[in-house]
Amino acid sequence: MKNIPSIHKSSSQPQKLAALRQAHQDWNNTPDVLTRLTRRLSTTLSLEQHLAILAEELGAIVPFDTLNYRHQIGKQDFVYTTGMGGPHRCEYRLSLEGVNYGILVLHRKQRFSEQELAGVEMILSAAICPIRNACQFIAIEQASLTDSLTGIPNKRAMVDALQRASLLSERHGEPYSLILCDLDHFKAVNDTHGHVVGDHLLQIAAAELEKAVRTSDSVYRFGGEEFAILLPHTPEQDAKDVADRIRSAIAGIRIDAGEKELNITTSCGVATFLPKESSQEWLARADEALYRAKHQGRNCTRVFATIS
Ligand SMILES: Nc1nc2c(ncn2[C@@H]2O[C@H](COP(=O)(O)OP(=O)(O)OP(=O)(O)O)[C@@H](O)[C@H]2O)c(=O)[nH]1
Repeated sequence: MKNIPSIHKSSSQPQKLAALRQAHQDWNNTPDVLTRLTRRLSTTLSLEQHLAILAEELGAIVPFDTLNYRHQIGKQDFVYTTGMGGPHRCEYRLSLEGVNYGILVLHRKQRFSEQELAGVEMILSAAICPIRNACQFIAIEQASLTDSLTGIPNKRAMVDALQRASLLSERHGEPYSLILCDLDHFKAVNDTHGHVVGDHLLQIAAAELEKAVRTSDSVYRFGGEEFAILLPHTPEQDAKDVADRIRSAIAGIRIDAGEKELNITTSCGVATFLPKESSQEWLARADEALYRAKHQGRNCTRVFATIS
């Protein structure tokens, strides 16, 4: 068994505790800008809040008219701006251990002095680690909402979006439609050509779906060979037309798989949101429509009609 060293009580412990209490009080009430800045930044992982805190603390020392921050995080172009510009500017590339975490630009009417620039750099050097953490948090959040094979949003992202869409549809009375689309006999593709070809086909299908819909529509990988398309401001008949367009786009895919070209069809189920129903009920209706499409011959679209 391992020997665990015992903690010796010593007479200095009350003094250490008193010193700790004092340090904690100082830490809480410190007028020191760097301690206050890092303490405030440590309370959140939101990059937006980091920049708001940074702007406030920085502006109290080096006044500026505009703070502009920009960073590409995965597919997201993150932009944060306060204020209304000015002819003089200083620009900083925020990087840590060779990795870039965005570009920060300050503008104002008066020229920045050398001392002020040195002050800005001191403050930025204290903020860079928390900013790195906030950027990484966004990247991790993005990854958790993205399907790693196809690069499109995954089921978790879809469930969130569906919930938001049902609230918006309810509030504004706008029609929102959902298409579930499932590739036909996909197991046979894997069995005949192998999983690598199956994966390739899924990637091409995802890209074709994104091309077939409007930029305001969203495509999700819902499961193995199943995709979901959320169509804002789209009534039932228009959604059915989109589903048929999607089926044509998928049917047009050609993959060179050795002796002969591989092609595939898809079945689609459509449901338009009904007032008062939950997002799960909406999804279940689209699923039921897809089930009918599968069981009525595949390569077709079925609508769970809102009017009986
Ligand atoms: N290559 C590949 N195959 C997958 C992936 N996810 C699921 N699959 C396969 O997709 C197939 C789905 O098979 P089924 O559910 O029987 O459906 P199907 O063969 O398309 O038949 P129907 O949907 O009834 O037309 C299974 O063989 C899964 O292994 C994936 O990420 N890559």
